Amino acid sequence: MESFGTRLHRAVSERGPLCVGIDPHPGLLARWGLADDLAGLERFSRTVVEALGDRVAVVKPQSAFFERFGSRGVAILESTIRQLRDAGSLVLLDVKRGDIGSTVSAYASAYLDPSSPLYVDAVTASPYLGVGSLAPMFELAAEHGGGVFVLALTSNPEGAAVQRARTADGRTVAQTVIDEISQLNAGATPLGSFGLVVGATIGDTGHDLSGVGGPLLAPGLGAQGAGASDLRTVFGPSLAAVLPSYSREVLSAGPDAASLRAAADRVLDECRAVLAAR
Ligand SMILES: O=c1ccn([C@@H]2O[C@H](COP(=O)(O)O)[C@@H](O)[C@H]2O)c(=O)[nH]1
Repeated sequence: MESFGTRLHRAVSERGPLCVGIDPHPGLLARWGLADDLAGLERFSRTVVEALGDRVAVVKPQSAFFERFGSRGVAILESTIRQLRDAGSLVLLDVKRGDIGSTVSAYASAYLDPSSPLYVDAVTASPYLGVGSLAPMFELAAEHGGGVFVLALTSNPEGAAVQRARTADGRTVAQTVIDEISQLNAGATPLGSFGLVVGATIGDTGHDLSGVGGPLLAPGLGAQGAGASDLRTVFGPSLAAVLPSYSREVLSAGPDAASLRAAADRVLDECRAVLAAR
């Protein structure tokens, strides 16, 4: 299996730098005229897959919105993942897992082992039990061509208190995460398989992202207030590695498939204009 970094690089070259989230918020289900139940969840997810799965580079289901319906919601997540794969987009499951290493092994099996029903191309992971505790995910991802996006500087205002705290050597906690992920990507071409999550809302990061060598997922665009032009301020010389991510901004254009596609095309054009001008 080719590495995730190679597959992501190709998907972005062919389809453009865009990740769209599937976040079936109760309010969005209502706005789409759907009930806040399993049938509504299934219809919402299928509509997004049919509208965008064959044109967007990466689709990012938000696991929480499926988990809130229990096992039958997770079954819909499984079928959504299969449908996305069949449609040709890469699937990034936003599940933000993290634990002691022996438990991370089980999470790695759940999401990054091709024999698992929840197998995806990449997952999000939390490094706040120590980046080293995520090693089983990194190992299984490397073995099976998967990817891991590790939270570094998140889009929510509460994140800064933890992420910008100073460690004993004077670096911020986030910079230690950035540095460890950079090491994992060393020598990978055209792109490493280990990414970081850096919110588009945070302004000048004050952090050195230049050596990451992997993708930089940028949530916070649209509903959280950031616009494509903010990517320049946040990422500066690292813009080439940015994968802009939108959920509500695109999803609120539904349920009409043409309107969803138009919304995705619009934000992609806006991001391309910024990323191309780097
Ligand atoms: O720092 C982060 C990390 C992850 N997210 C997730 O992205 C989407 C954002 O949804 P919008 O509707 O575009 O605001 C959501 O699933 C978050 O859990 C993030 O926002 N910030």
